[in-house]
Amino acid sequence: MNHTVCSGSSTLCKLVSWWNNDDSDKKSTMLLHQADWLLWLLHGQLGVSDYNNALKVGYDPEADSYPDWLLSQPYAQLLPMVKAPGTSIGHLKGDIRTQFGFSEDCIVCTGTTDSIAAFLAARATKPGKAVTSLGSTLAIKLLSTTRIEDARYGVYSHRLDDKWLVGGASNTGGAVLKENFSDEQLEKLSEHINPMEASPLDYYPLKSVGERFPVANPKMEPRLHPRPESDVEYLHGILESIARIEAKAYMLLKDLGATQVDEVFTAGGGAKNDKWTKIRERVLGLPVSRATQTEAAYGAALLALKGCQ
Ligand SMILES: Nc1ncnc2c1ncn2[C@@H]1O[C@H](COP(=O)(O)OP(=O)(O)O)[C@@H](O)[C@H]1O
Ligand SMILES: O=C(CO)[C@H](O)[C@H](O)COP(=O)(O)O
Repeated sequence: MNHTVCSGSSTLCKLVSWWNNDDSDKKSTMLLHQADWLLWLLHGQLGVSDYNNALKVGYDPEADSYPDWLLSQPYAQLLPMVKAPGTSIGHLKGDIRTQFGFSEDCIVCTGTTDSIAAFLAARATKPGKAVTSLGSTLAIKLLSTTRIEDARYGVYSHRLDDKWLVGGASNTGGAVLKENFSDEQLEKLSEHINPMEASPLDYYPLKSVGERFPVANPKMEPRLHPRPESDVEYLHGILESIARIEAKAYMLLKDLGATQVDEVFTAGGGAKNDKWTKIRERVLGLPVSRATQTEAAYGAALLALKGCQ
């Protein structure tokens, strides 16, 4: 099987593992993604999700239903009802409304995943536009007219209305930087990097063993040696190596048949590093810029606005 749920980190794998290993009474349980749980606290209706969060439990966003093979499983009764992202669920619970001073007509809408929210925040609407989220991990979302799924490389497609957000999430990213440098050091050291010069250091920066995308290999070892004496050179090597992984990821999406990327916007904590942006521009061979809004929360708010209209 070459299905997105085959990844060891998928919601379905976690659900099956819990179903098989947990002895608690399962009659009164319900599967909630983190976002579903948070929204439940606000609207009080159990078991409502959206088709972006539900993708990795096996929901088919194209057919807009759970596939039969999933519905025939013993744990199928735990699966949440699925709506389109940005759909009104109901009114805000009275106690929350009073506590935080919201108006009586305040409604709660279904959400989406963090990196899709970051894509929405960038307001990129044309196929070929992409958003790389450089947070603790590196997540890529490319707007494509074709849907691509390939679990061998950790590639999957989220539905965005009538198009697809093709991509995946690599375990490389800011968490590795954070292990080695403080935010202040990142800023200071980056000032001394010449982004036009390619670093000869060839790393695979991971916080621990295992990679998901652009290759799915739970046994991949981090590679962060040799460490040069100069911290500037070391940081340059890490930033350049992460950029190479990003370039490999976009190349892979092209090879698998996604709409060709023509511009990359950046969200997340790494978006503020202009030197890194320039390194990435050189390595990717594409225009790369900071998204106007780099916070995923802004995209989530846009979705809620859509749900209110
Ligand atoms: N100047 C910088 N250059 C590169 N990365 C940075 C810089 N400042 C912060 N970061 C990285 O940004 C990450 C935090 O970004 P954020 O989007 O808040 O992550 P997340 O929400 O995924 O945890 C940290 O891991 C940190 O290493
Ligand atoms: O690494 C992540 C969180 O730790 C990514 O943000 C996440 O895996 C991406 O998921 P999706 O593509 O479903 O939005």
